[in-house]
Amino acid sequence: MDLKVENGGALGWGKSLPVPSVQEIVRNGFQSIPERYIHENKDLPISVNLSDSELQIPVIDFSLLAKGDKDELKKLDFACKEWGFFQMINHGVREEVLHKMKAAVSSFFELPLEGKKKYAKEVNEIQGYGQNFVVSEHQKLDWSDMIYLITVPPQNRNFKFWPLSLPGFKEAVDEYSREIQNVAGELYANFSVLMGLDRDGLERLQGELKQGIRMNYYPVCSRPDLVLGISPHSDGSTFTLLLQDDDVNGLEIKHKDAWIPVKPMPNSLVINVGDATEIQSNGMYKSIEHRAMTNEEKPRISIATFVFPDDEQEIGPLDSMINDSHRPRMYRNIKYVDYIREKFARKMEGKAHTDFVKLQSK
Ligand SMILES: O=C(O)CCC(=O)C(=O)O
Ligand SMILES: [Fe+2]
Repeated sequence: MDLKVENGGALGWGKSLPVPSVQEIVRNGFQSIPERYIHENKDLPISVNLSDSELQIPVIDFSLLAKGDKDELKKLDFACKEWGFFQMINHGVREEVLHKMKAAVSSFFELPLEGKKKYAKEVNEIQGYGQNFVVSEHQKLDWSDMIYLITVPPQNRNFKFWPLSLPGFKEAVDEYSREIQNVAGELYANFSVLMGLDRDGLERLQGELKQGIRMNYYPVCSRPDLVLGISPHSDGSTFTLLLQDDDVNGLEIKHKDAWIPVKPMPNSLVINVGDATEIQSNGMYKSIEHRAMTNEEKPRISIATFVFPDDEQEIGPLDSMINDSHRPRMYRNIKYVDYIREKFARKMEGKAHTDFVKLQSK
């Protein structure tokens, strides 16, 4: 198979070219949006009425799932088949932990540039402050900065990239990471049942989920119509749990060929199916394209927790999800690290990443 990557050949696993901080560009002021950030072919934002409940992602009550409620499990199945995204309420992560996490991320981005640069990504590292997925000097850039940290298992943490001198940061991430992992574990068990296994089936097959947290900062933008906070992409995870500002919109998901804004619900988590689940479910559950928009008035913070299998695990459609007569195998098996390596060698671009493991293109 031809895995051609624009200028990416010279860049190895996790390599991303250094780019300026957008927060700094905004802080210094500018006459017009720099060329590299103007997305000419961006789909126009679709205007949908946010009060239209038809166009809101489903809401799942975690406390019911955790009690083994069959109707809620059916709702989860529907949400993941039809939308690939849902809001999770009553998830059990304490409000105080959510607030502390948001405050910690906010205080990191408030540091002066030199302070943040101490934790800068290195060229061949996916962790740290900067931006990932930049594989060419010509590639359009996103209107955001981020810091990515591996958090679980704890022995995989690389504290070189953690702002340990920032008061409360490590404690906030520790607590948040632990509580969110409990939510992820329960969801994993529910997905396991939905995919025809017992509650522990996925964990037995694939081991415990790993975790990484990507903290995104979207500065304000005087021309939100020209830029993208994050380009359309799907996540490489098993699933992603997103914590976002309660009062700033930004996330949009592709649903039936339209971009639908996801309105934040205070203290809930937005959860989406990742590529690994799409592959394992043999396409039953979709890892949906999503993007982030910016606005003129308020910077936005979002915190995306990715949970994913171990690098050495092979991922592929589960036997229980393949049926030769009506659901033939749609994806080949691939070692997870090879999948992610391929993903990081490309710019974020829609569904290109799952397409490359598809057996037949539709
Ligand atoms: O900021 C958002 O709403 C989306 C973030 C996201 O998609 C990501 O970090 O993968
Ligand atoms: Fe994402």
